[in-house]
Amino acid sequence: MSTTTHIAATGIRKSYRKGRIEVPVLRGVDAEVEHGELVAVVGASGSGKSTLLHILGLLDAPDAGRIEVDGRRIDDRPEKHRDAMRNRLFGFIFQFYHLLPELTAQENVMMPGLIRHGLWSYWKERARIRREAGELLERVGLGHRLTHRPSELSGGEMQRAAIARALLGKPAILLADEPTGNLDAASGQGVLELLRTLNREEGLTMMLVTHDQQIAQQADRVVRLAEGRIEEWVPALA
Ligand SMILES: Nc1ncnc2c1ncn2[C@@H]1O[C@H](COP(=O)(O)OP(=O)(O)OP(=O)(O)O)[C@@H](O)[C@H]1O
Repeated sequence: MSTTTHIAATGIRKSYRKGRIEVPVLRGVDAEVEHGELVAVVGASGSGKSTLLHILGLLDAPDAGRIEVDGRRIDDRPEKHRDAMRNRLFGFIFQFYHLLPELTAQENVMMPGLIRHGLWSYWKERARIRREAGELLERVGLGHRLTHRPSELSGGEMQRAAIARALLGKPAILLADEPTGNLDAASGQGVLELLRTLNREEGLTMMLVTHDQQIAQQADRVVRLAEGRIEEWVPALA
């Protein structure tokens, strides 16, 4: 994995407009993730967990505050740079997998290669990218499902394929929004164990949003969002 060590959000503020009313969601949030850490973000529905994750991953811009990676501010770069940094630094995992239904598992995992490289160099690199995608699917336990389409996979398998996709190109940080939220308890625990193994064995840095206390208890550190601010603690099980 990349040698990036530390991501920090400082003084993050974000409001959304509902008609004429401005609704503050984040009211000055400081959050950081150390290299190799697994941090869980919890909080009531609507407390701003996804908003914070999206801001950290440069998918959304804060109204105020800054995002730094290894002490260097990244949120104020021109859009093109931000896009390139997002694609290089972050792997994203979503609750509903967001796999393309017409592509096989392996082709889905190759997709970030197309986004990162652009069509021309993707075309030149595609044999290497295909190999990497196959290895990653093997790594998440789907070596026997390379040519299956999403409709031919279980929920847990789809999320494993989405994890493999997030790992393509060795991102520095994995950002996961309710990665177990659409799965039954056993498949959810299986996905969490896979993430934990990647975190422990490969030092992959991770921040994951979850509703599930059982999942949050297994993180190194928990960040709770309430009323636009955060509190933090280390769970007993970590
Ligand atoms: N694009 C948007 N436009 C307007 N309001 C939004 C937008 N995105 C989020 N919000 C509002 O911001 C608040 C926080 O949303 P967010 O999705 O970050 O919460 P959450 O804690 O992840 O919720 P959940 O656990 O239900 O997914 C909510 O009240 C939501 O309605």
